[in-house]
Amino acid sequence: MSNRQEQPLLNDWFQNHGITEVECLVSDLTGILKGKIMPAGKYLNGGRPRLPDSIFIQTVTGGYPDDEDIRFWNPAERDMELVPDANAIYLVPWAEDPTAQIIHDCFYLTGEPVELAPRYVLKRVLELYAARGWTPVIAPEVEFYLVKTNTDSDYPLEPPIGRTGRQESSRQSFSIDAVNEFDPLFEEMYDYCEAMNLDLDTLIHEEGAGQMEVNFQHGDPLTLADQVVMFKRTLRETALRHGIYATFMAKPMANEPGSSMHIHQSLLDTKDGHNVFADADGQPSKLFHHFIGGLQRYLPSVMPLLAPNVNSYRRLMRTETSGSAPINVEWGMDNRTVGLRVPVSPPEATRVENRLAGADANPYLVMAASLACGYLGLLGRLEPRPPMVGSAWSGGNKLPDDIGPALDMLHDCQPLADILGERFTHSYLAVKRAEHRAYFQVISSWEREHLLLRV
Ligand SMILES: NC(=O)CC[C@H](N)C(=O)O
Repeated sequence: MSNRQEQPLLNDWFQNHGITEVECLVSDLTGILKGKIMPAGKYLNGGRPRLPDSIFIQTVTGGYPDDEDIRFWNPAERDMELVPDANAIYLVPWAEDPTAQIIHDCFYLTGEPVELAPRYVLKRVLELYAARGWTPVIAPEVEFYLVKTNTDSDYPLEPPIGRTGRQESSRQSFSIDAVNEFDPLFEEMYDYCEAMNLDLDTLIHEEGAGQMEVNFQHGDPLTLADQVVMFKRTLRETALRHGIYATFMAKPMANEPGSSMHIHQSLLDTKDGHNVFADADGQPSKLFHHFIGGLQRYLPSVMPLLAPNVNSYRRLMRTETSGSAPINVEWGMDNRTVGLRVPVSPPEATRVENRLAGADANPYLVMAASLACGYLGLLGRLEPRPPMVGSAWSGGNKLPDDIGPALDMLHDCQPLADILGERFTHSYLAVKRAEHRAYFQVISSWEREHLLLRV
């Protein structure tokens, strides 16, 4: 998996774009890009930056889990070398000097890949499919909110302006005028995305006030996970330039719907490229049903990757404002009340849309997790339950309703740890448990309001 042979490609690309600086990037557990900046000349001469592998065991609060095994694995933060993927090179469109941003894979100095890296976890899963002659195809959709900037830590978030509405009272779901009000921001976002070759398809105003959704063209999972990570960075950057925040929190406001990262999944025969989810007569195939059977059986156990934060589970709770966020892993034809929707499509586009992940999730891990569940279904020839017709809001097999029970379920699922990697799964659980403990130490205003003088 070393990418050394790609050096000539890098040389050409740098020359064509007159690159003087390089941002060497790696996605951490949350999907945020970490890295180092380097002069282009040094980089082209084979200079490879190093980072400590502790970037993969840091919690969102900046701490590290207190875990014996992790300390044993990381006696003094092992150094990793960053190796570029020539398919993951982008311009930094907002930089003054011509700058490249390149996504890297991480290797220890002994040459083994770093199992803790989310991009590596997805590569592992894709290799399992490749070994059986299958090529997964993914199309992600990402929702987000635009909100007024505000630096208070305990504040109500508000949509920035005008016709998008001010929460509940006057939402403008799907309004084209409300999107157009953000024209300067979206024009710039599209210009940036074009300069970076990100395959954006459509942009739509979603259900919430100031909530938008971007759809990507379908394609190879690794490329699309790279693109989603890049898109999030680009949008956050663009919004700040226009004086507002773009947030991918799963449920930023209690009285507005949450934000999701839906992924459409199909499976091609690597040799002839036909979609193995449909039979010759155009009907959904046995493999399609086994894939869904795997999603139904294993998705509840892999929820910490699809819903990685305490906040993620607030989106998946059925309330008056939860919109069409799913609460179960039932499946159905063109049914938006289930976790697994099968859109109406021609046979060659037969696919299942996994609607469980929040926009706050790491796209590498969402794709790895969902494809791992489907793979277990294909291997075990699992049969799905009958499809849901009509509303699934009050029924179906429940998902874990909080990060605590979700982590316990992942801990107890050995088949998933085997696929995602023992070391990755162990440290991911430790990081998430440490975050949960940190959250639990905060006494909320709700507690003071309802308990201070009443107990
Ligand atoms: N486009 C939609 O179906 C809305 C999805 C919803 N916002 C969710 O969180 O799942």
